[in-house]
Amino acid sequence: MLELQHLCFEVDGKKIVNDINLTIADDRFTVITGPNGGGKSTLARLIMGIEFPTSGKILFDGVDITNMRIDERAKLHIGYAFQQPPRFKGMSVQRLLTLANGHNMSKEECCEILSAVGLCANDYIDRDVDGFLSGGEVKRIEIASLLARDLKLSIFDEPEAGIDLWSFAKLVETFQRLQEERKQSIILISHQERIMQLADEIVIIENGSIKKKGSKDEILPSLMDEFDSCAYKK
Ligand SMILES: Nc1ncnc2c1ncn2[C@@H]1O[C@H](COP(=O)(O)OP(=O)(O)OP(=O)(O)O)[C@@H](O)[C@H]1O
Repeated sequence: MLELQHLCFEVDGKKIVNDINLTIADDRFTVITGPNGGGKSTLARLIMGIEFPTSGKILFDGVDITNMRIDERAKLHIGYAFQQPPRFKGMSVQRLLTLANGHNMSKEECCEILSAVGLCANDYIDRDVDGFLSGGEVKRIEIASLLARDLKLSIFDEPEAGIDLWSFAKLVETFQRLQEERKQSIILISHQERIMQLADEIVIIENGSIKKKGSKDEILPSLMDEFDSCAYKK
């Protein structure tokens, strides 16, 4: 279980994350959404230990991880797929997946994971994760590297960003499978209705705070009405 208690992150007096209280029970699929610049990615970075809160606490399975380093959190089986993934010149896709998995991964195993993100393994397995991969390709390889790990909590930051329609459909299938298997908790930051449809809980973050949270049935209809009225105003 993940517990965020009065979590705050401030830079130069600006409250980017402001008193967030949130509990994510085991094996739940939580979608975080909200306007651009609302603080979603910052919250994900705080959970992963890329940034540290100004105040408040983060507990994971009852352990206070607030001041733990990113590598220590990774050992607790917490993983994060960046909104804008890093590239690794000189490292092949197969090597990256093997490092993520912790064991030597066969071509067949890599193939299964790559196809879950809509990539044909034969075309990618020997390629480097470098600047020659397109944005959508590197994004899907980043997601595959999380799928290759044995995680208790996976955080995906806008997995749909830069992904074509066909690959997005494949990703939705993969997230649906993860949701149905319920082997781990998933936090997915997304603006996509199809992804929100998979959620056990939707959390809307605006101006650094939780504006609303609840089940998909409680949140989604009013969210869609808001989208419709914004579109109408345009
Ligand atoms: N370390 C930092 N220093 C200064 N400003 C920051 C820092 N981290 C985040 N911000 C600012 O905080 C705000 C929230 O950023 P964040 O990336 O968390 O938003 P978001 O909700 O994920 O947005 P989007 O939907 O556009 O991805 C932005 O205005 C961003 O520029």
